[in-house]
Amino acid sequence: MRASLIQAAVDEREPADSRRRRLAALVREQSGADLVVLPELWTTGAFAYEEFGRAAEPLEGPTYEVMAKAASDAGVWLHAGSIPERDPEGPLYNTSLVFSPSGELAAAYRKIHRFGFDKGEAVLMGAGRDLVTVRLPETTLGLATCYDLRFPELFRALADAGAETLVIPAGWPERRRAHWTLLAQARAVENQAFVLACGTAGTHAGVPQAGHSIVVDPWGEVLAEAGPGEEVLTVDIDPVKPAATREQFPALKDRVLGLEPPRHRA
Ligand SMILES: NC(=O)CCC(=O)C(=O)O
Repeated sequence: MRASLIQAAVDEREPADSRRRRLAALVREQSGADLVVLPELWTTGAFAYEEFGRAAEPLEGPTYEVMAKAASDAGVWLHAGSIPERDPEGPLYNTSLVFSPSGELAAAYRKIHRFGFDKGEAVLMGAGRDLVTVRLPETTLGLATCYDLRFPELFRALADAGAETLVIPAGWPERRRAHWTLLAQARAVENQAFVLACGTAGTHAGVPQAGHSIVVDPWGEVLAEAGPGEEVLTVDIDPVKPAATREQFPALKDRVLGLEPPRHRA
């Protein structure tokens, strides 16, 4: 199974519409891949908080239209990264879109863990509540977004729901690049799953981005890693590997759940 991660440069000098066209053309160039992945909030930049309200779009808005067509033109499964979604009946959400090779919407995932503590995304956007998996012919995807990477219980729940390939679009900053690489490997090892983590390049809202998109196999080996700039990272993965790893080294079967809370002596 061939996966291509498009580590797009996101820079506020490029208008969103021209970035949409440019990235749709890059998606079309990946014809022959099985799965193409774009990063988080690439129309604005993940740290361009002031843009979220202005740039928010309905689920079936301009990004949806352009990317549904790009998926069907290329004949690929397309994880189109995430958009600032305007829900007519609720807050904004950081929502990922996945299209089938015929351009149908296969899944939408609203980011569960919002970044920023008491500012930024954490106050500007609502939190998703739903786990999302997507069945492809070769593998089952489990969806998560950027800051979600820090929350292992989400990934374990996705693995329990059948995910064997964890797909994580991100806008991760250079300042915490070491965490990105370490956490991507940890999520792969502990869940015995592939991790496809696609970040952005460039600087947006004054925050230099890490780039270094990464593909990790279920044994924790880094199969491919991008550099800091815009790049398409293409890798062939063997979709039977998660099941084989789980069978040969069945650590997931040794989980002990429902532990007693600590008893404190008076
Ligand atoms: N967009 C994000 O979720 C940023 C996450 C981040 O910077 C971190 O976890 O560190």
